[in-house]
Amino acid sequence: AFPGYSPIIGRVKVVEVGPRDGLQNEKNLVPTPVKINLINMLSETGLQVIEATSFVSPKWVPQMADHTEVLQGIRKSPGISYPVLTPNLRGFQAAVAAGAKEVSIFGAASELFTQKNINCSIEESLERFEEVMRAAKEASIPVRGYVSCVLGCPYEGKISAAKVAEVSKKMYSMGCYEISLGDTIGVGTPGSMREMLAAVMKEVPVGALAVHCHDTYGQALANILVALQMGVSVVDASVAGLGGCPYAQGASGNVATEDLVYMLNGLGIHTGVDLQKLMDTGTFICNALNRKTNSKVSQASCRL
Ligand SMILES: CC(C)(COP(=O)([O-])OP(=O)([O-])OC[C@H]1O[C@@H](n2cnc3c(N)ncnc32)[C@H](O)[C@@H]1OP(=O)([O-])[O-])[C@@H](O)C(=O)NCCC(=O)NCCSC(=O)C[C@@](C)(O)CC(=O)[O-]
Repeated sequence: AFPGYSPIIGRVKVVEVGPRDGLQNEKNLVPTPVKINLINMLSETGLQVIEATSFVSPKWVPQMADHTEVLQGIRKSPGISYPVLTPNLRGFQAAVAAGAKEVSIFGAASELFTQKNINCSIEESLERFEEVMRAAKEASIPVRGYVSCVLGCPYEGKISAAKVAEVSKKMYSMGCYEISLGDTIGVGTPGSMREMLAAVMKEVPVGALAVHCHDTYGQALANILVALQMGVSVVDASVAGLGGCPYAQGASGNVATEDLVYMLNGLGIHTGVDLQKLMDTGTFICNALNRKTNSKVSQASCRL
């Protein structure tokens, strides 16, 4: 155990967001069979949650236009959840029709980012989410809530921890079972992560919080370590460190799942994820996209 390690974290749940967050920003359309293969390979690694796709407007994010084919084409393994993003009721209904058993709504603590990302104000977004929550409750579908820009915004700069806490509280009170706090542009540091989490934890129980760290400034693992020390036990990550948000230009990918699992293994924290299988999956998708992995662990293991 490392200093400050909270005994409540014997196990960390890794939420793999590569097939969605990882691919949504790819310029060239990734063939649907590649996406399906990626998810099927991830399903063999021991991950419990694999975010599969988004039921967003294909005009806004063309890369996710094949959401139905992807969700229906994958092999759904028992015990694994395959949540999908749903920005509004229309997305929710399409997702359920395609067989989704879990969805995520996505808001932000920044007014301008919300406008650019989902074309409405924070207040309007919360009204849309209420509609989704009502429908989800009726259908007994669990809903995860994202709050973006928790440590900075590409349009507004610094975001106050109080605003993050306020939006998180509203989404949690609506019935989201978990709130994933997104450092969308990866500008946070262990200092700002600690301050933000302390504010949010006054409003949302730590057991219902996840962190979602992009690695633009190379701070993701350090920020995650702080979150673990504060009792967070759910961490989002993207295989090969793929990703970014189309409405947050310049933001690099999420923390690589391989690097996260390597760190957690080193801390003696159980994830149930097979690192070698994860690295093989990273190699598969990097070959398919014709790009180098962002995972330091994979890079190092290729050199050794
Ligand atoms: C939210 C909307 C739809 C509003 O978009 P809008 O243009 O305001 O919506 P609208 O209601 O005026 O409809 C416009 C058109 O979109 C259609 N439409 C409307 N809804 C849907 C739907 N669900 N699925 C498919 N089509 C839809 C609708 O039918 C209409 O079609 P038209 O009549 O023009 O042919 C749009 O802004 C959108 O799709 N945004 C998605 C943006 C996105 O996916 N961003 C990336 C994910 S967030 C992220 O990456 C951050 C995160 C989660 O990873 C955490 C972090 O890192 O911080």
